[in-house]
Amino acid sequence: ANNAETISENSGDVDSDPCMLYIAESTINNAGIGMFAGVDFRKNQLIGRDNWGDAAFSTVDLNWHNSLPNGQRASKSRGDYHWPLVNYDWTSSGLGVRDDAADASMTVTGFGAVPNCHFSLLNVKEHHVMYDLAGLSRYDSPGSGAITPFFNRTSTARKDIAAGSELFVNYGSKWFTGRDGFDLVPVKDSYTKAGEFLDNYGLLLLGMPRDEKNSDNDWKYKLTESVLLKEDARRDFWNMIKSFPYPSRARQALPTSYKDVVKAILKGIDTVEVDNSMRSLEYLKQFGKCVDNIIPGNSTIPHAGRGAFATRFIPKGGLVAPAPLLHFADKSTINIYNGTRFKGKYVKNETDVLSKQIILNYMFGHPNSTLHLFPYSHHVAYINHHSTKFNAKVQWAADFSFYHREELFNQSVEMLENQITAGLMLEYIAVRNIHPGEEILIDYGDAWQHAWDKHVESWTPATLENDFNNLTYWTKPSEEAAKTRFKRAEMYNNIPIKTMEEQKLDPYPRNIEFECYVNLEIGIGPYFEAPKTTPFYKRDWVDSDMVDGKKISRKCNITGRFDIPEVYFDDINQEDRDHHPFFYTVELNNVRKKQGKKLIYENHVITEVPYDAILMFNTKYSSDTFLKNAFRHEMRLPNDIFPTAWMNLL
Ligand SMILES: C[S@@+](CC[C@H](N)C(=O)[O-])C[C@H]1O[C@@H](n2cnc3c(N)ncnc32)[C@H](O)[C@@H]1O
Repeated sequence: ANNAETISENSGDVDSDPCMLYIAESTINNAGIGMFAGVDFRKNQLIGRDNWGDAAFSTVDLNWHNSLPNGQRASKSRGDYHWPLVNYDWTSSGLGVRDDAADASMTVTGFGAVPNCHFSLLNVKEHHVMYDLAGLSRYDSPGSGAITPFFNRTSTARKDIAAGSELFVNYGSKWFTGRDGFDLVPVKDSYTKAGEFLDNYGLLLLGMPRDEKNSDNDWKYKLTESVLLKEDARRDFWNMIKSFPYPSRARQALPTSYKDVVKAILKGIDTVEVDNSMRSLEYLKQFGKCVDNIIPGNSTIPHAGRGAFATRFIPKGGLVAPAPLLHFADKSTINIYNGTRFKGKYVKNETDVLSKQIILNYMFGHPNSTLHLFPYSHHVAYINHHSTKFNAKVQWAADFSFYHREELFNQSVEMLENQITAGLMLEYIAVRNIHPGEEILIDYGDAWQHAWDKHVESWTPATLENDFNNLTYWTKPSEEAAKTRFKRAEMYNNIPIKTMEEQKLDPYPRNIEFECYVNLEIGIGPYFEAPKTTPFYKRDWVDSDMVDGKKISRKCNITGRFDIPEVYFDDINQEDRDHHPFFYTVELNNVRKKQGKKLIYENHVITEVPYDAILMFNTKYSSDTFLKNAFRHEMRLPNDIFPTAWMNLL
């Protein structure tokens, strides 16, 4: 290393290899932590390193597993039970995956959980997650089903982002309008209204006609002094508008200070907000925490799946990664219960716990407490265990008191349950010098090691006869797929899909289902009368119709496969053709449609269907995380840092 370089105390970065991402206090008031760019990012550039993105977790049938004692299904959004991730939920379809249970929701770490949302400043675009088992097969690995298969959710810049900018992702307006306590958060529409208001108000306050905004002429000199309010009257007037006692989202979108309102009138609200959402690199270095010291990769530890690796030299005692936490007071919320049929209903059997939600394996706990802590920042979820060769440990965060509230150490678990927002933070710290490329390992504790050893000893592989194969076996995402952004992993697989005819001789495992993106609307006129027999349509493929802005896929059968005809060579690039040189014919039978109040059915044959319009899925409840013998155990938070006030199981 260059001796002239200084290692910044708080972040581990060096001048020639600056930290790309920080967490620090958000520039939005009372919004807790935010994420900040440590370097410039160009539009469409990956935010972070050219590597796998964030890990994600599917949580299944939570409302059912937390049914009320009378058998009534509970609701997490209504608050029937306390689920700390309720404000961190993503829908599976938004992440490009299909629900693997009747009722599933997804949690995404890093960009899916840390950045705030600010509708006039959205600068980060998030992409789909990928599904891959990291080579842990149910036929030979005791680690199968013990790790989340959802990973590599990447994020790119929506526009050029300058170093120091706070990063904002889109939660969707519904996130704010559908929740109590967010009545004042401006949504997209609020900024349009606020902008219109400022156009009119600008004229009144500054005497400046709307269309001369942004002109180079100095507006001041266009005013006739006698027409205008005096400077301090203008200020008072603005303060009056801002303190008007009836809150609204649009008014909240207006700048706070008089100085900013003048700037907003002249240059637009966005400019004011962008300026106010920057922090200096000196500030970030001093008060922020670098989240770019680790990246995910395949673990060096057998059966562990993926792991986290150092991107740069981290000196002994230096920060590996910060880990803001969500606290789960009642660990029974993550139980997965068996059920029985009772009076036509499927009810949970309170005494028969089959398994736990997969997210348990990513939480910290303590044997004397029901409290569990889930670290939700970038890539810390990927950190694996070694009882002797660990090179890092966790400790409570230092110098982050605006977020990490040590007074919570004195609260009981019951009190913590009522603290809805996150407010605790751990740090992973190097216990020796760590070199670039080394896997980061911590000690999950004796209880974990013991449970794992017992699990390995008693684990038996699934057998082919009694079991289905696994989806990833059939879709084999290539090396290339892992590196490719914005495309499903399966796209780069060139195994031909078997037709129905071929499947008769050589069937797919019974847990595999096909869906197709096809358009069934184009080219069909309305029926004047519901047809007596099922109408049949045959046409060439057109990409899926959209429902609520999303492509929809429908169940389909693959009936034919043929080489991509030459006429398409201009549309499909050589590389994609080399990977998968086939087109398909698919059939959709008894597609249900509504005609007025009547239900009608249609049959469709679609030809020239490209490979990427065909999706292969595991049927619900058949992926590895549902295996009965999948390992579940929390990581242990060390005794010496676990507050005694939290020990409610002593
Ligand atoms: C916090 S996660 C670590 C990231 C995980 N390896 C992944 O791919 O997502 C904890 C889980 O990783 C696996 N794991 C971690 N350390 C391990 C080890 N030393 N041996 C086997 N499995 C390990 C276990 O499945 C454990 O429940």
